[in-house]
Amino acid sequence: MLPPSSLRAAQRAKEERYNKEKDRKREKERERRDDRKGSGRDVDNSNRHRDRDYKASGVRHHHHHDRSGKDEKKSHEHRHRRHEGDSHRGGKAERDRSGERERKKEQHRHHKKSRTPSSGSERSGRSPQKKTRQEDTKLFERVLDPNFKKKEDEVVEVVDWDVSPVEIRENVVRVEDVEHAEMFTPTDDEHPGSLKDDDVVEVPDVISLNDESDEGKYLKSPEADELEELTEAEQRLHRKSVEDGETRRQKMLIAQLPVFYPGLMGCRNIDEYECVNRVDEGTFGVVYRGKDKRTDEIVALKRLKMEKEKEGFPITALREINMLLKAGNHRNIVHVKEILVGSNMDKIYLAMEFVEHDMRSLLDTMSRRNKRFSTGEQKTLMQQLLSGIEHMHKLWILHRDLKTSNLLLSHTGVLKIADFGLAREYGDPLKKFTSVVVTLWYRSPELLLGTRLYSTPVDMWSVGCIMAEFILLKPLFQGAGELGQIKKIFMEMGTPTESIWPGVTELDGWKALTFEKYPYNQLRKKFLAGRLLNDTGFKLLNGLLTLDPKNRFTATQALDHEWFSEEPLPVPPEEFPTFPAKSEQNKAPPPAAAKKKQLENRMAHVDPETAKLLKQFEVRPEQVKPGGFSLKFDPTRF
Ligand SMILES: Nc1ncnc2c1ncn2[C@@H]1O[C@H](COP(=O)(O)OP(=O)(O)OP(=O)(O)O)[C@@H](O)[C@H]1O
Repeated sequence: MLPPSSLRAAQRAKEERYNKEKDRKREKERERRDDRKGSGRDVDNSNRHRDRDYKASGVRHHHHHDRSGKDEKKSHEHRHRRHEGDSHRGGKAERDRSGERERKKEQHRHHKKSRTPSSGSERSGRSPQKKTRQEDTKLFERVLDPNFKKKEDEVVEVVDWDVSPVEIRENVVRVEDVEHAEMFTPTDDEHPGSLKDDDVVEVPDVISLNDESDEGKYLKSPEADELEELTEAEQRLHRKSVEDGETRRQKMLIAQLPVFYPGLMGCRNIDEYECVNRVDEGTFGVVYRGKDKRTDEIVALKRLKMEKEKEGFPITALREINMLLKAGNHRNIVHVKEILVGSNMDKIYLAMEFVEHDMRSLLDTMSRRNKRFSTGEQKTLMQQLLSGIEHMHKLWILHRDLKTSNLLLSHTGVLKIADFGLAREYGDPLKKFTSVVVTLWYRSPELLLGTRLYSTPVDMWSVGCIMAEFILLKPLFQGAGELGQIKKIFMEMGTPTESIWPGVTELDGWKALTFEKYPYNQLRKKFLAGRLLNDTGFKLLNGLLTLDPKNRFTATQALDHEWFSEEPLPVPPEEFPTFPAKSEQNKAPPPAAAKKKQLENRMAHVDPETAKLLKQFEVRPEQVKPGGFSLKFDPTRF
């Protein structure tokens, strides 16, 4: 081991070599700049800044070669990117730590009122924070200033040279922007809670470049030599005022941003919501009632099931989001407010407008209390349902899971179609889809007979079933299993023939089975021989429950039906009675034993044939619902 004196000598020699190398590089740099074409006062000026920065940060100039302006810009960008990359690779953590140490030292020195000259490492220690500030500022500039692109280039230049906050402020922050920002000032009504007393900031006076007050003195951008002439304390004050001004300005900009800027901020985190209670759990997700912590707005939060998330984002979730976003801009379709990610980024939530009732629960309650919707109310419900469906079909969207538990009713009598978990876009010509869609009791005969080329009539059949349910308060065709279901339909509506439904004999299901010949249409009996539904209403119901899909009513035809224009007329939604909403009460998940029992009950509905089908389609028992089953797609199969 070398004696300490030799170690010190070696260290000194190393430092000298380092200093010489530094001088040599600085000299080379100066020569290069002198050689530079068109070098004038401005260039000298900027060189002076750069020299100073070099002194301060001791980094990066040695990468700089003589280039044309274009190449040089590329080189700037390249270095800028590389620098960012470094910070991601662990350099940042190190710099943060050194920055923290330096800040502590600085606080200590400040306390003792010492006049020690500022060190380069102090600046480089603050650099990551400074960059974050610049990036934030860029973000806000992008929001507030349509000419941002031009300024962005300036910012990149500045970042690259790691200059003092004074210059950064000059390039990034402009007083005019404050005026620009005012255009976004929300009123208290628009964003209750977004502007809190603590956040009220007064900015323009403080950051005015023309401010001649003592504080303003430190906000101006002194020349490099002027800055060097300032005492350490003055320099510190100068930096602090600039930073404070910047912080206040940032706060003001944040306060003036609209609550949510989806395009800029991406998905918010579920932590932004408080869970009020659990509403329900379906096949495709759990639904909670949540409160936006910023605005206190109540929403429905549906956590999408992410069973196959290891293989990427599940296609079922993607479809649901996609279809809802496409169709959701209609009064009778539930509106998706935003998409949220879970705390660990492993869950996806849909934040939707909260609608107080689901129709299935409501009909159950009414049935228990011996209540019914009046004919006028039935018409209003049907009009709203048809109007939402007409909108969807015009957008080439098939819902494929219409049923009363997927229809919501607001306190103000507005019906909303929900649950787009099975929705698909269809086209012309039709593509083949799976026939195993739509919860069994609402599934159309063509699907039950195995057609794979289907379209909007599958939804219209479900609408027919729903219309009957609005009147009867219970599902119309409650078959057990697919075979049981189709038999039930034929029993009520009559067994079709080629003349009633051309092409029926070509369907796989028809070929495979033999059906008893039931006489035509026994449906009327179910409606107490017309006491619950008059002839006109019956014509509409028959139009919707037409066996041949080609002859089934479309949503537009149904909306034009005379049932809606004859007395009693549809009642305005706001005149609907109000009901206590089940969804506002906490619905705990069923305990394990109860759940098992529930599953057993469900399986009891399933005949051997259906059980075989379930196996074939890889359906788990818990996906079997009362009233048949609804299937979760296996995206690899369809
Ligand atoms: N926007 C909403 N507001 C209030 N409650 C809602 C909302 N959306 C859904 N719900 C409640 O959650 C239940 C399940 O929601 P949804 O149908 O979307 O889930 P799902 O998993 O697709 O169910 P399933 O496939 O079994 O029909 C609904 O029946 C309703 O009670």
